Amino acid sequence: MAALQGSLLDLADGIEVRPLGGAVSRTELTRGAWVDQRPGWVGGADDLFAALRREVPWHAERRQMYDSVVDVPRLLSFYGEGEPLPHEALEQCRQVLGDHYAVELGEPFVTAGLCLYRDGADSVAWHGDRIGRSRDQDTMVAILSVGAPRDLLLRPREGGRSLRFPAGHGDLLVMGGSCQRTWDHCVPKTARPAGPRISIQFRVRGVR
Ligand SMILES: O=C(O)CCC(=O)C(=O)O
Ligand SMILES: [Fe+2]
Repeated sequence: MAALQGSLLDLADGIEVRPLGGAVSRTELTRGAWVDQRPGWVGGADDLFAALRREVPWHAERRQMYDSVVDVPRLLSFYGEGEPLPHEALEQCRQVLGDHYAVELGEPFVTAGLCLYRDGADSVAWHGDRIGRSRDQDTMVAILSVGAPRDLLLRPREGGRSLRFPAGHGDLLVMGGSCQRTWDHCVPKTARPAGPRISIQFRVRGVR
């Protein structure tokens, strides 16, 4: 009951998960990859940002880089299948995404990876989410951004120019089709003063 009470209070914060429906616009990329955008998907996102920043068990990760171990330049937290998400609004987001993409995706979004970019020096390098089935199958990765606006860049793996997709406060970006196999994405560092940004990535089972 305590958990339910908590979630009801959270919903009273003024956070609003708006419908997707006709508000989503798709950009077709090459090789059957695409990106959907729904700016302003979540209203009252200040409160969501504040709650996530405060309540998520953020941790740093270290990674082997050639012959040294370096800090990953962002903080992380991962919610696996069946684990309650850290905010009721995120459960709603996952539900709305699941309903909107049910036919095209054929399975629900189940996991949520959260990243906290503390400032413009935090980033994620070029990569595809290719751990698991996404290595050879089409899938979707749906990203909600809250906090400072940053850009998500995509570029074809076979070479070519990168495309810039703004990821603003409350915005939804969905990478779909062959995107994880045939394109890479990154969030570059920025020299412009940038406040903190939280990214929530919803994925299907067995994709990271
Ligand atoms: O910050 C983002 O929106 C992208 C994060 C990302 O690509 C990842 O964690 O795989
Ligand atoms: Fe990624």
